[in-house]
Amino acid sequence: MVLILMKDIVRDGDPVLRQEAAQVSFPLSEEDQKLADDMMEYLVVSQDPEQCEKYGLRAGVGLAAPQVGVSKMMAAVLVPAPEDGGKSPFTDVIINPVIISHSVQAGALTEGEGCLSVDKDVPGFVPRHDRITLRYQDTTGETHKIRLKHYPAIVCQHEIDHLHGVLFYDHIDHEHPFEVSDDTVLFE
Ligand SMILES: O=CN(O)CCNC(=O)c1cccc(Cl)c1Cl
Ligand code: NI
Repeated sequence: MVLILMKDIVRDGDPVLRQEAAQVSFPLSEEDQKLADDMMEYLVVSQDPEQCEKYGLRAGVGLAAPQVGVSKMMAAVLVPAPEDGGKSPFTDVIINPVIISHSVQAGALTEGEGCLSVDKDVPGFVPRHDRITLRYQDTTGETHKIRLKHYPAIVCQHEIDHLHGVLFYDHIDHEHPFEVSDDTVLFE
């Protein structure tokens, strides 16, 4: 049962989306554990076309706590498995995430990005690091250090941006929205 609905999503203009979120302490409070579960549940439900329609959701591959009005360093990520089967490239709730290193090479999605907190479409490439080394804690408090590339790396950067008050369109060059440096990896 999805507990976060579109009415609960904070929209651009609300200051909470432009704040630096607070570090999360462990062990998680019951409230923080429930928030983590509810954010992941939103992603699962939103990626099921029937349930998505039933609850009037916008599909998402990530959701950050500030988007539901909670200024804490926590985000759920559920990168869908490729159509040709296989498992999700990355699924976890990332807490107190830090990008500890990254490629010089940039990457961007050819279709641009969208955000539940931004109601209007903002066309343009969103240049990000194509590959990152991410350190984060999961809901048990265990620390992970993982390397991500391409789509999972892009999604995590979109979510980590939310924790620092950054929205995807901040990265779009509005004079030349579809120009990126020639060594930028563009991908579906
Ligand atoms: O912060 C999370 N959202 O706003 C959920 C809705 N947006 C997406 O799922 C989404 C769509 C396209 C590219 C990226 Cl990177 C992302 Cl994240
Ligand atoms: Ni977003």
